[in-house]
Amino acid sequence: MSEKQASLSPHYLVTGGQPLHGEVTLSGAKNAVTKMVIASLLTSDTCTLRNIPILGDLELTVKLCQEFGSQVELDREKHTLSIKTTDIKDYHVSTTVGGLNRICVMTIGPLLHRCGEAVIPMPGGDRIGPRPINFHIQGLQQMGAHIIEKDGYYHCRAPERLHGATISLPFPSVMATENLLITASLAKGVTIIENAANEPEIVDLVKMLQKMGAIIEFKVDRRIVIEGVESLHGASHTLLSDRNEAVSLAIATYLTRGDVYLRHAQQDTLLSFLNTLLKMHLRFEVDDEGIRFIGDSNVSPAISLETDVHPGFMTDWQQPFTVLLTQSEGMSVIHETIYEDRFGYTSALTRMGAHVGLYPKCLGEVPCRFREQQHMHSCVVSGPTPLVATRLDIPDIRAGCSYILAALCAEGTSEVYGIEHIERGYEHLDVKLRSLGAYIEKVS
Ligand SMILES: CC(=O)N[C@H]1[C@@H](OP(=O)(O)OP(=O)(O)OC[C@H]2O[C@@H](n3ccc(=O)[nH]c3=O)[C@H](O)[C@@H]2O)O[C@H](CO)[C@@H](O)[C@@H]1O
Ligand SMILES: C=C(OP(=O)(O)O)C(=O)O
Repeated sequence: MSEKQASLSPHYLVTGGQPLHGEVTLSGAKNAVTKMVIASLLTSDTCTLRNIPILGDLELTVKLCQEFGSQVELDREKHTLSIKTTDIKDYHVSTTVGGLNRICVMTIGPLLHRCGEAVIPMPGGDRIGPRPINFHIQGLQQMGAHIIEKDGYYHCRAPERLHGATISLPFPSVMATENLLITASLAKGVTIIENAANEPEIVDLVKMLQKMGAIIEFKVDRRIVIEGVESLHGASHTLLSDRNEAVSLAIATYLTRGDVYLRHAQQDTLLSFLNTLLKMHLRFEVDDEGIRFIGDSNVSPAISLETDVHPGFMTDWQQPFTVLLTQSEGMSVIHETIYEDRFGYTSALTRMGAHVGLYPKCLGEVPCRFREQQHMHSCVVSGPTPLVATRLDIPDIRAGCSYILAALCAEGTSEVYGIEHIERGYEHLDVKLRSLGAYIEKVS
């Protein structure tokens, strides 16, 4: 696409310098809602989800389920969704729906349980590293699934009911853990997932599965034990709030020296983020309903941080945090240990005036799979540096949000393109920021 054609596509105009003030209610978690919709495919009863975020990934997941034959009622005003899948009418996932994000990988288990077959395309999603799905495939194979890869599709079959297995994940992958949990809930016998992930969104999914009748226990040492049951039933569940949205809006508040209350921000899901704020002398106040972020501190000191699996500092917070570190005093170091290629967006920050250097060496202590490889997975940021507005082309969801944050504290008006990345994972981010006083306009 030429620059001229691109400039006709929807974009945001963001003018920096306006302090954010007021209150926003957080949406439900993007990273939980899609998996819960998929989990509902395990039963022919109705499942109801409340506090759902209205965003692109949810709309795609709904379409996906409708292709299978689900009846879905989505109330966008009330943020509720009811889904009933009496029968699976089609077990093929089209590339147009399934190839756009990674969610269709999660449908293999439910489809195999309900009709013995599944055909899904290679997953899409953010290009932040190769993101293979080998843990998913190997785990499902251990449970008795026959899976072959052909012409861009995975062809999956379960000649007999899937059975329990002891599955040891090479790394605590979030979606592989969720995929195996969902599948094991209806498998014959006991499944043990070793080295499982335990993110809050996973615990929320387990809460929903338990309401449906699944027997899932978290053990010490990252083990999850699932006793498969014969059938699951309908349930109703209210989603936890989105901690990525919380972090982005909190950082926007600090960057603009504002004062914002985030209703439904949950301290227990944000502990490592809040600890990092304390280390940077940034103020916040927690109460029973949410968290107030107060951007009245002097310039905060530089820090070093490493992304890690939960309960560590989340990789999805790295990008907004990098923008914050461009405004901190001194040299900050970030070691990204989850994705090998998640710093590409920093070149745009450099164009805006940030001082950012990328390095292949592990600049941290967390044992990292990328040691002695050539991945640019460590980053040094020197600040503070004033930022100036520019044209920005969003490469992926969290990078996109960090561009908006950078534009909010830059001098002048930035044009931000590629906003479909934002809209797939944030509910009305522009509207929420505007309600807090930001100058952000969507040009359609
Ligand atoms: C929709 C959703 O919930 N997305 C989140 C989820 O992504 P997602 O679940 O895709 O991320 P994973 O936890 O699976 O990935 C972690 C690491 O494991 C590797 N890996 C994963 C699976 C596999 O089969 N083989 C393999 O090698 C990945 O390439 C990556 O290096 O967790 C990530 C890590 O917290 C977050 O950044 C994403 O926002
Ligand atoms: C990488 C992300 O999303 P996905 O896993 O859906 O690509 C994200 O939410 O930051």
